[in-house]
Amino acid sequence: MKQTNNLIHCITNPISINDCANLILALGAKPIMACHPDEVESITSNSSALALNLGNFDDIRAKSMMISAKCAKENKIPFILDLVGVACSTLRLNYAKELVSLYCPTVIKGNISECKAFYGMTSHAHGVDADIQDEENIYESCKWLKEMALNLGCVVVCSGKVDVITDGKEVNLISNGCEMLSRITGTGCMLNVAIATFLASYSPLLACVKATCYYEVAAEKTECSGPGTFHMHFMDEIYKLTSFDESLFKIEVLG
Ligand SMILES: Nc1ncnc2c1ncn2[C@@H]1O[C@H](COP(=O)(O)OP(=O)(O)OP(=O)(O)O)[C@@H](O)[C@H]1O
Ligand SMILES: Cc1ncsc1CCO
Repeated sequence: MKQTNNLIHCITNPISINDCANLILALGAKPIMACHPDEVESITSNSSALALNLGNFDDIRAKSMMISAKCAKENKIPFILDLVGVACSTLRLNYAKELVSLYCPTVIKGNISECKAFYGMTSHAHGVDADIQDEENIYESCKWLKEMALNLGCVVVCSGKVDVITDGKEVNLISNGCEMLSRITGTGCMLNVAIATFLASYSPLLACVKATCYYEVAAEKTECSGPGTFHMHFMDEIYKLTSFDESLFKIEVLG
């Protein structure tokens, strides 16, 4: 990723919005976190990519995300939807299904509980994190995630200890990252905007794989003594990411 000045429009939750904006800046692009329904259409239409996120769902963002998704679709602007909370909220699940059926995003992303809930499978999460009961053999997940991507006609990113990324033809299993990523909130939201930033420069599957690998290698390189210092030093590693050797990427590709 080089300094691009690409504008990345994010409609995302207030819990991690500041981290998301800083992450985009550290990647060399420009964030805009606008969410008023009366301005998002013009902002999306002038952006290079759009990141949508259902976390801390509210009426304003529900309206804006629908407007921006329509605008992105009509203008062929790549966009990603993070399914935050669809496993614990019927409201969000129905909203996500409606948005996807009207304007299928370039990429749909969630943790294992969110992906299962979205695909109509039993899911046990009571909050925004994945529930341990929803974990399964990763190769089992690959089968239905691949089918989900093929049926929807988009790329699916299922995050976790091993991330599954598929366009319905090829499946990439990414085993980079570290446990500390699950000890601070919003690391999934930050990955969402990292992918959006890469979508502005690469084709969808490649953008997802590259963004995820670079993001997780940055996490591996982060020196810390706990979640507080991890949070701070992680952003510094993201800033250095152009110097990372791609031989550090741990990718298994399945047909
Ligand atoms: N145990 C782990 N080991 C390695 N990487 C992990 C682990 N748990 C999560 N990650 C990484 O953390 C990032 C966020 O994934 P996660 O599945 O926790 O997202 P999420 O549930 O949407 O997060 P949030 O809701 O907090 O934003 C991904 O890059 C993922 O690969
Ligand atoms: C904790 C939390 N609650 C709603 S969104 C969010 C950030 C992680 O998705």
